[in-house]
Amino acid sequence: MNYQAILEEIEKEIQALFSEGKVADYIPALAKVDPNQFIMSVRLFDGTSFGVGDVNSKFSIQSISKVFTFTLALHQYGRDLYQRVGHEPSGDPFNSLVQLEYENGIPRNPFINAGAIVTTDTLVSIHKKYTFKFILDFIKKVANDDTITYDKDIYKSELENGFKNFALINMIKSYNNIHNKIDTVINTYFKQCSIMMSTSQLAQSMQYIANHGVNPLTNERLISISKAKRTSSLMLTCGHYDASGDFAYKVGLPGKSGVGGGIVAIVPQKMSICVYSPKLNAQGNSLIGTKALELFTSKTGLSIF
Ligand SMILES: NC(=O)CC[C@H](N)C(=O)O
Repeated sequence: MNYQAILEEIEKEIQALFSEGKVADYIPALAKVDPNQFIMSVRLFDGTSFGVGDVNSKFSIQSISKVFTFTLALHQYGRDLYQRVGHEPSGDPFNSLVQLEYENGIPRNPFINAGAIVTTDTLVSIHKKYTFKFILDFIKKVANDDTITYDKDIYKSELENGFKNFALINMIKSYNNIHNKIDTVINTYFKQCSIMMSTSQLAQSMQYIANHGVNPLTNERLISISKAKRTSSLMLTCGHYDASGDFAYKVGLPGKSGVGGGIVAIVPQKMSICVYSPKLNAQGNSLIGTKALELFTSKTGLSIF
């Protein structure tokens, strides 16, 4: 299949959508990006990659980081992790507080903010003040790139404006489901969200999930087959918050979005994909990114269904 030609076709077809959607501005530093961008990368297991737009241009990965922290926590804790965070879709916005109260501080899944904050807390219990370094080192390894780092301005902006996240962590702490100091956990969470990566780096970093837990570049096993399956399943059912059903319906692939405008997706046992376009739909997922992935699976027939 001529993936490059398909990406170029998609790039033309999405142009009409540039007037739609809105860049995230509740984190002011995120609103500084050029809204009319479109970048897409596809990477096969033999390292061949295809792309349109500036595939090396970096953006804030935001909630895509939750895939990495979930991998690390699941690897450490196995199914005990589910005593602290569930694996059901929430059907609520990514930063919603409502379920937490009537579900006793146990977030529905690790891909909404509440669940990701608990996941990060489980890592802080083990790695203490080195937790962010531990997360970043893992990302560098799976992306095969030592230069990856976080953006201090975005981190500061989240710290100064992340009122919902502070509300979430305090609420969860009141149910004793945060075991470490609020500041340590929230600082780590905001830093992981502020990590900057390109579509090319993110596509590489998802290869281990697409390839049953083994990074095909190095042949290193990072998680078991079963845990790679669970990560993919959660990406399919929870990766786009209250639009997860819509994403599965339209795209038909496990995927994870971030409010920075990136979406990663995998075609199990075949390839990984990353798309970036910062204007978001009402549920906080890249509007053009979702459309581009829908076009990709329609044109290639490569969905999991
Ligand atoms: N959906 C997202 O990407 C949200 C992440 C963002 N850092 C927040 O906590 O609000």
